[in-house]
Amino acid sequence: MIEIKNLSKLYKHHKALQSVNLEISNGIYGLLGPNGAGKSTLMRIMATLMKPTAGDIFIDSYSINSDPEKVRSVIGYLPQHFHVYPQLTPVEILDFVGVMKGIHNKAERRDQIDYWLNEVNLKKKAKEKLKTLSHGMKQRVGIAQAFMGSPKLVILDEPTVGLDPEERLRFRNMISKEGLTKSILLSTHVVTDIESSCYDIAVLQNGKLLLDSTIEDLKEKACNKVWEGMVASTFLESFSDGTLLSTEYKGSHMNVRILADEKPFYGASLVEPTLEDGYLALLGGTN
Ligand SMILES: Nc1ncnc2c1ncn2[C@@H]1O[C@H](COP(=O)(O)OP(=O)(O)OP(=O)(O)O)[C@@H](O)[C@H]1O
Repeated sequence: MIEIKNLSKLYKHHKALQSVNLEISNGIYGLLGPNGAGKSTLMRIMATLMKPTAGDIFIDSYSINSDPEKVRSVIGYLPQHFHVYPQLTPVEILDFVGVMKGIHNKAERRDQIDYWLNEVNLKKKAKEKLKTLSHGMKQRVGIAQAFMGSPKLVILDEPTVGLDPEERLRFRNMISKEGLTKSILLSTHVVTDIESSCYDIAVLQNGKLLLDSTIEDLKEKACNKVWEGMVASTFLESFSDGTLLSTEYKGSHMNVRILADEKPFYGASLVEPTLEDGYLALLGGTN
């Protein structure tokens, strides 16, 4: 169980986090929010890389303020930008992380390295220098290292950035399995990543917790607000009352989906909202 209590962070005069309270239990917890909402700040504080201005976080009952070393022993962390020594290979990086996580038995470290390289589909690149790997492959090394040492909480800051569709799917399946035995906090801009793997979600905006609920509740925010129908392709020239969610051109006409409180055009019908619709509705349109 992770408890975030009255957490605030001030960067000079900017309030990056404002009295955030949140409880996270086992499973996958999604963290959503627009650019600059405070997601990475919250994750860096959880990973004990930065002190909060006020408040505390308890991870497995250890305080990030008074017991940072104990906290570090029970967490894994993928930062938003995973930069490591380009001369090292994935095996060397995971071995180093394994030692840091207290896996002193060499055979046990090797088993875990094999397991996680297989999980992120990097066995073929195990002994190649990082500088020769693609961005997506490096990101997968970052994901693997976050799971080394059986952490109780894994903090993943934008883990799917740079992953191709196949690897994104593999990642989702992998964390669905891992979420059965540990807590995983995952921040992303890709709302569909959250939809397929998380049940509980939090939304941050301007450093404040806007929502702490479930996927279904977030979808509900756009209930009776998503409209769809065919319009002339000139429709957008005069469109202003609502948020355009998607367009699909069909000759001189197009099919549009619009987020609006009122019916936006004659012939529009209400449709089932997606999670992304709910998220946009919560943020007040396109934010
Ligand atoms: N070191 C810093 N010094 C000053 N301000 C900072 C610093 N780091 C972040 N900020 C500011 O704090 C706010 C929150 O930043 P943070 O990186 O936590 O947001 P985020 O939700 O992770 O955004 P993104 O989705 O763009 O990565 C932003 O307004 C940012 O400009």
